[in-house]
Amino acid sequence: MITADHLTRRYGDLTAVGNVSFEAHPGLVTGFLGPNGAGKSTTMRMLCGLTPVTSGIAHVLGKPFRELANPGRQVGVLLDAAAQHPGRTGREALAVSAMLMGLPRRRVDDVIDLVGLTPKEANRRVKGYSLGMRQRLGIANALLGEPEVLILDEPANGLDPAGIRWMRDLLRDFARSGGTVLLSSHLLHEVEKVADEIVVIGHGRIVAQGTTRDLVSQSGMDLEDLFLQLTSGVARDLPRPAPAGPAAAVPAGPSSARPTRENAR
Ligand SMILES: Nc1ncnc2c1ncn2[C@@H]1O[C@H](COP(=O)(O)OP(=O)(O)OP(=O)(O)O)[C@@H](O)[C@H]1O
Repeated sequence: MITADHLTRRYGDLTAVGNVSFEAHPGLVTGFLGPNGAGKSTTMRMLCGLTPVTSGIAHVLGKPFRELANPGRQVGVLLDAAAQHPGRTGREALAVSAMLMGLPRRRVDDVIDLVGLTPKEANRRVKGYSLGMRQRLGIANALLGEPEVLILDEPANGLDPAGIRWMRDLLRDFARSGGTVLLSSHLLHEVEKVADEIVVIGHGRIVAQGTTRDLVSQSGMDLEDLFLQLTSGVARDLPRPAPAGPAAAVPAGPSSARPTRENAR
């Protein structure tokens, strides 16, 4: 379970994230959608305790991330696949993480196999990896500690179609076995295929949330049209879906969808 409770992050006059509240539940994949600069990464970094909040509270498994006893064993995080030690091999990077988490070395081989890196690729230095290989390594690192929760920022970036399908199956299986997945993306069709629930952020504010099915059926639009309307700040006549499921489908109300002076950039 992940809870964002009125999260706000300001940088000077800029409200990167304003009053953002949502939940991601066990057994579900929650897609976190928004255009460039909407505040997805900042929100995810606040959830993981990497960016201090200006106000609000973020809980993962009922606690602030930094208070988790062994975070790597509880929460798998992939925030920036490009930011991995270039001089280590993939296998070495995973071995260091495994050691820090107190995991047996064989778990490294397990996750290398799981994410589809060949032994030869795993023994190459990360600086020679493609973005897709870095994503697979990042996912391997996130899965290493057999966590209950996954927080993944744009994990499908750089993956080829087979890789995207692999990722979708992996996330679905993870959720089906009771895990919680929060997945940010701007690959709308991909999110529509994998996410049970969707939270849409625009200009640092939540502009819609609910089950994927309800958001699409109640708006009468496909996800792409809905997304563009919500995040362009011109959503005026959208229906207000009734609460459904654990995360109520909220308005994406006209005023919340419009940039305010506080959050306009
Ligand atoms: N450290 C920082 N200092 C100042 N502004 C920042 C900082 N980090 C993020 N921002 C600003 O906050 C806003 C939200 O950025 P964020 O990276 O969270 O968006 P995003 O939705 O993840 O975008 P993208 O899809 O392009 O990665 C942007 O305007 C960004 O420039």
